[in-house]
Amino acid sequence: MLQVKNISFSYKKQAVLNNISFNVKAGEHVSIIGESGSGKSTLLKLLYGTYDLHKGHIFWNNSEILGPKHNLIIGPEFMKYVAQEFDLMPFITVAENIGAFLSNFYPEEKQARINELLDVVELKPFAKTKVKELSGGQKQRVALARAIAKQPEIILLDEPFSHIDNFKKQSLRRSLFKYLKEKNITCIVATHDKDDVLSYSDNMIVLHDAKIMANTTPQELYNNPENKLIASFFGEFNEINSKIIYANQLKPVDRSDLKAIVKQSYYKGSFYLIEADLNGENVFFEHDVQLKKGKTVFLYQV
Ligand SMILES: Nc1ncnc2c1ncn2[C@@H]1O[C@H](COP(=O)(O)OP(=O)(O)OP(=O)(O)O)[C@@H](O)[C@H]1O
Repeated sequence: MLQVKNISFSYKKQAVLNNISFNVKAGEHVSIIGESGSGKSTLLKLLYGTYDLHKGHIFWNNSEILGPKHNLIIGPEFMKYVAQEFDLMPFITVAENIGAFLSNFYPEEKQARINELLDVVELKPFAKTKVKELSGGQKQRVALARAIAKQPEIILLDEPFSHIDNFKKQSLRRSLFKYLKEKNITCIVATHDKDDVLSYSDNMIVLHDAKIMANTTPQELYNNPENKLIASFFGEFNEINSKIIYANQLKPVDRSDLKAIVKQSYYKGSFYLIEADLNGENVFFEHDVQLKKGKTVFLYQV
């Protein structure tokens, strides 16, 4: 189990994290979300022992994770961290990068393991390509494969799919998170993307104002968003009579107390997002067809 106990940290005067505590059980997947600058990357770096804590303690089972004052080499053996800037060896191949830290003692096993990892990150066709010739997204996939190569007990991922295109992202996400769950690898992901969270995380931690604003399941946070910051992570929403209502929960009906005038329709593939004026405020709802500007609609929360 990972135990984070009352940790505080700042780069300068202002606290980035102030007295934060949480636990993650072995094999659990946790997402860290929050606005840009809320301290997600800093938290991952502290979990990895990159900096010395100003206050508090971090434990993985019985080992305390300590910063550079106490360790010559940053990062414990049982933990891997994939940063936003991945640090690969450009002049050797993808397969060599992935296998760089694997033992050469059993060459056949090593090759089989490299092949398995190439499958997880869908890079088989690039096995023999030099890393310097890869795109940003391909490099990110090599970094992910290298991080899981020696099967860590816990992995920290900072925006793991940020460089990966939409064609690949969905299948890579499924493949990587499935692999980590199967191997019971604890996973902590800092992300801006709800698709990294909803289907894969056991818990979500929301960072705000140097504190943990929420720490619960994605279902609980989605169904009962306590505030606008949390709702905005999941998509377009409205605040009507002090209640948060997602755009997909609002439908036009024949008559209701919520009379709005259509301003704009945005094509979203399987639906249109309609922007309308409700008593001088913008309101958003989803609809299956485009609506004309100026049309009167009556809205109802489903
Ligand atoms: N090396 C550093 N030196 C000084 N300040 C830093 C350093 N790294 C981050 N900060 C500051 O600490 C705060 C938290 O940054 P951090 O990168 O942890 O946020 P984040 O939530 O990961 O942001 P993003 O979502 O944009 O990646 C920010 O105000 C940032 O400017």
